[in-house]
Amino acid sequence: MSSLLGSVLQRIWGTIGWCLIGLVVAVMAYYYFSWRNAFSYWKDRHICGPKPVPIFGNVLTRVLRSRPFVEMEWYKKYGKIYGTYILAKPCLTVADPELIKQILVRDFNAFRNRQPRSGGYSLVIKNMVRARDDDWKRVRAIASPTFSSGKMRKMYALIDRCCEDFIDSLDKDVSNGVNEVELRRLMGAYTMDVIASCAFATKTNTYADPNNPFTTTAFNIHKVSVWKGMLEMILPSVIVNSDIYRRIVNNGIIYSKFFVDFTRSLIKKRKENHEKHNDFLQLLMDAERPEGDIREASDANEAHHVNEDDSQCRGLQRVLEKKLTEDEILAQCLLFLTAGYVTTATTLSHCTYELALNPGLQDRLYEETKEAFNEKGEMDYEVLSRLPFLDALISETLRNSPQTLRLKREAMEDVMLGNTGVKIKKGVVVEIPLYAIHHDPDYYPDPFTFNPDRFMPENRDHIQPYTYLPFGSGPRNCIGMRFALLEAKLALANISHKFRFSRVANTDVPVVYTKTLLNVLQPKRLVVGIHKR
Ligand code: HEM
Repeated sequence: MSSLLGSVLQRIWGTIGWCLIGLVVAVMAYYYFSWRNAFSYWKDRHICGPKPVPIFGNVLTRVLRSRPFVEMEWYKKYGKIYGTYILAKPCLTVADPELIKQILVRDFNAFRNRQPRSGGYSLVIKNMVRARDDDWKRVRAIASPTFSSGKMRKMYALIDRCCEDFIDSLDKDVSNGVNEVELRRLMGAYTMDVIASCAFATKTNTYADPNNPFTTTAFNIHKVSVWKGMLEMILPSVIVNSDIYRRIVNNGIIYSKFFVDFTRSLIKKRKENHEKHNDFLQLLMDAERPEGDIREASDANEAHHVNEDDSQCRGLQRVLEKKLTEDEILAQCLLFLTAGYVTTATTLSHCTYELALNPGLQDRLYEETKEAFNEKGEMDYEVLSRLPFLDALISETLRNSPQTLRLKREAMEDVMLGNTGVKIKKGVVVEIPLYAIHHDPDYYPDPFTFNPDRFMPENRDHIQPYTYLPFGSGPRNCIGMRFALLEAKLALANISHKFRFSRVANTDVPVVYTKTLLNVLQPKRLVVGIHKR
């Protein structure tokens, strides 16, 4: 009897086992054939590009090899138009300046959104980088005056105070024998203090107090796990955006929540006590876009960094609703913290690294800024934003080491790409490989040599439009550009006034970059020597 039962169970198990194996094979075959079909997308359109691998497309290459190297290799091998795949999604790389103008400016409406992304804290879909269509238009139109040169002038004193604290702390350290610094940590402390003061009216003094909870939490937001990020790309958005997934995987969400709760309590306190502060949060709380032009005359000083002219503002016309919800305000404040801190810190670090390798450039900077400080050791906002060598130095840093490697847009309708005969179908993601463009010898002779003279006023006109894109271009360019430039210029002027930097045994030449899923240039470390002048 028991042996009969045993053989029946064995047979049932055998059948279930075979069914399971069959199911697995069928699923694999389904994915194999659907990927094979998906991966013939560019071949069918006679567009070349790197060979994709099942499941990942061309994503793995970007994670497993040094990103700047991959960017240059693809650009040299496949030219100015080539196709790649993000998982199975076709993605067109476009590097020709005229076509870039078409995508970012002329046909902006057809390319008004970035590619949709899943995952992260639920509020982030309301932030300006991720917002789409009319939601983006409204948020951007309301937030734009927050970053005008008039508002920057009002924030100048606040940033100057952070700079003073930073230089004082550094001065103490160098007097006590510190003679070597890791620049990203050093500059990160300054930019954290600036963004905390300007976005949240909160003084962190991060350099002197690195364990303050605001600072440690903000540092943690940026520690994104590559594998969690990859999972978010592969899994369907219904799973990734579910509360259960967020709770289990928690890719930095508790850290974002810390700032959201913090900002919510600030808003409550300000409303209850009728308090007013001079920070981004207040500007967003009060924001109502004034009628007419959203630009001011002195905004033109920095316009060359984004190929800007009046056409850029057209994308924001006819915005009727002029208020933000509380969730939208929270999402923008969190974004300013994340978008504004590492980007500027890394730019400052790359620039100081180049100064350490080029003592002659340090002398030129010192001579220029020396004249610009008044007898109290202060520098006026207008004077600072007009110093030609300082501007050229930062421009060359942003060319040579741009923070963002590629600009991204999603086609919202079918578009013919110039007269190339290439039709970009609705839903295809278009990428502009700005790192590679910035290192094309046709636009920048001897592109890997750091040479600020390329951007001096007498030479700047030789730069072909849409080949210098560190802040993007068009109506969706970097809204924080003027803020970032002000913060960086102020720090460089002050730091070069007091200190000299030099190459030491721990200085990596050339810079070693981390392998990352993120679309950014991330040096492993930037160590230089430091001495008082
Ligand atoms: C050196 C520092 C910075 C660099 C190199 C930089 C670079 C960029 C780039 C390349 C883009 C994409 C532009 C495009 O797609 O055309 C961008 C977008 C953006 N940046 Fe920055 N950024 C910097 C600093 C900042 C700061 C300080 C803030 C805010 C406080 C900020 C806020 C933003 C926002 C909100 C967007 C999205 C704009 C939109 O979609 O309308 N950035 N940035």
